[in-house]
Amino acid sequence: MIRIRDLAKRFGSIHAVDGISFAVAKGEVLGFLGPNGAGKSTTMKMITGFLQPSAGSAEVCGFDVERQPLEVKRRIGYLPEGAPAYGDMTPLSFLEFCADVRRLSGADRRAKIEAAVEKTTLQGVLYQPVDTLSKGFKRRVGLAQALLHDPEVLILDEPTDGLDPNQKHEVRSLIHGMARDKAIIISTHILEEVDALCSRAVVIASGRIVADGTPGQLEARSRLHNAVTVRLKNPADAAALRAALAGQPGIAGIEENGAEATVLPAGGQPILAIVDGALRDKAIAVEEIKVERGRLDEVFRSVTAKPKSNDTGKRG
Ligand SMILES: Nc1ncnc2c1ncn2[C@@H]1O[C@H](COP(=O)(O)OP(=O)(O)OP(=O)(O)O)[C@@H](O)[C@H]1O
Repeated sequence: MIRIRDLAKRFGSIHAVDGISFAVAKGEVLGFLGPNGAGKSTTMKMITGFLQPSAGSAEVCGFDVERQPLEVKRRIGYLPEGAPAYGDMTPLSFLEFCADVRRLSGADRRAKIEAAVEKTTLQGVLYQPVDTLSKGFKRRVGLAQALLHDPEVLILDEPTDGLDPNQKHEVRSLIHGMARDKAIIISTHILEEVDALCSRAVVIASGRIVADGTPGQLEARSRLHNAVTVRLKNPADAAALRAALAGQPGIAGIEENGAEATVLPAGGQPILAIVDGALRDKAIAVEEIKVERGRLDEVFRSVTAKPKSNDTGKRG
């Protein structure tokens, strides 16, 4: 439903987006990740037709964003970053304005406004000027306008930014509930959101894709994937565990932190049996033992780390 090919955007000498390609199918929630300034918002603006690409193309439901902009806009809901609403309007008058722009009328118009209000829980603030709303409510007004026409494609730029933990949970449930019939891209800095919500994640840095996979595939790239963390009854036993594992094939090392020891695998291979064997062999008492899945934050840091030369990642 969304396909972008070699998409690029230059602002003067800045390569904000530097030739990226991916596709998002119906039923997928794509998490779009990257450090500040990586090019996420610029990419989303090009997919929604708000910015013209310097090169490459974007297609939504088979329509080209540059050549068939109206067909694309009919099928797309877009939540830009910040608070995208007119401050002196109330949420209701703003949604009515958006419904007019979308040429909704009659009973369908009323039903769609009601549904958007209900989904984003705006009932309590419908008649209050947007400028006077809290950041979380402003965000929900933006979300309501993106959902208003029940589009097939949703592009949401940091949809949970500024929301409290309960509201974050509500918005994630809302997105999750809509995911089956839509193609959704969300940009986020919150890695737990990727785990909670996304079927796939694309990570960009300096305008280029540096990782693309399911959350599980990305976690498998972590140096902690398949590591075994052991909480010892007696922290002094860490030395015996280290000695028992030293030089064993499959073991890359051991990191100690108080009563916890994390045994790292060589090449990401499962090592639970080796660690368990060593613990039994040395009769080391254990309070807890767990196999690590890997950590997205660590993978994110490693794939987006800037080279230590004076290359800033922006090429003129
Ligand atoms: N209109 C513009 N004119 C000049 N430079 C711009 C413009 N818009 C974005 N940029 C630059 O393009 C790069 C990418 O910005 P973009 O906002 O897409 O990043 P981002 O990944 O969305 O960042 P954040 O996570 O902080 O929102 C940055 O270096 C930014 O300063």
